[in-house]
Amino acid sequence: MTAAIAVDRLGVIFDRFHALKGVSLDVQPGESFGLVGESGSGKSTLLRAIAGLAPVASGSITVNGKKLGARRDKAFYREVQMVFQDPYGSLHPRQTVDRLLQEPLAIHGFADGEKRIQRALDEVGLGNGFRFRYSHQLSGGQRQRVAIARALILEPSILLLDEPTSALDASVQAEVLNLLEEVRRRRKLTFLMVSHDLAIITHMCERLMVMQSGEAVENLNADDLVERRVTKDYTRNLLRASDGFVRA
Ligand SMILES: Nc1ncnc2c1ncn2[C@@H]1O[C@H](COP(=O)(O)OP(=O)(O)OP(=O)(O)O)[C@@H](O)[C@H]1O
Repeated sequence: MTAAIAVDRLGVIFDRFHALKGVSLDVQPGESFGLVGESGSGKSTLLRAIAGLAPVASGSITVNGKKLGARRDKAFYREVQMVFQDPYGSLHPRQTVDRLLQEPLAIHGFADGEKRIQRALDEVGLGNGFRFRYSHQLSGGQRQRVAIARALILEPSILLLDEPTSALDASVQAEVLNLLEEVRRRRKLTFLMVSHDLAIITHMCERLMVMQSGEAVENLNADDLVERRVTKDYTRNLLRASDGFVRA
């Protein structure tokens, strides 16, 4: 089976700082895959590189069988969409929900925009009443629903989720995670998800990779983490730091 995402010995350098040092990863179509590791370990950089937002110094990234070169076509940007932690940051304050959803459709020249907007808003549980609101007129959870609708509107096959619920309080977090899981099943999406919360990763993902200082430390099944079948001290320490939160 062709991997949805295949990353081979990827290196990313900012200035002279090696943010990723030969990271490899395979995510299968329809799989939900987690990335964990302490702050600064390179999780967001890996997502951003896959989305074409970080400079690739060495190695390769292949998405749905297509190797990404320096020039990425519009079809690539449709296939891979990103949802960020902070919906304030990712939604333009002077645009209504309608404009935020129209924008990617206009860029990609879709004529059936109305149908897509209705579907995306329905799917994230926001009625038409929200359509002409600005982001400051929405709650944090509603803003993240809009960000998810915007990611879905081009009908991607892959969502890159960078701490998608960590700016939300606990009850809203659960709602948004359930929504993401429903959307993944319905649309048969592939997820690559970063979270510092191991309970969220074990709940949402089948497999995960542990990262430290720009390198992959350990690849695990979610069950291995729950059962504490880990081999690296670094992973053991991460588990210890989140003790009580990983469901047994
Ligand atoms: N655009 C950039 N320019 C320079 N350095 C960067 C840039 N983006 C990231 N870095 C550095 O790369 C390293 C990895 O950052 P990254 O954001 O990938 O870590 P992370 O594991 O996602 O951390 P966190 O959990 O805090 O979000 C950090 O040391 C960061 O300072």
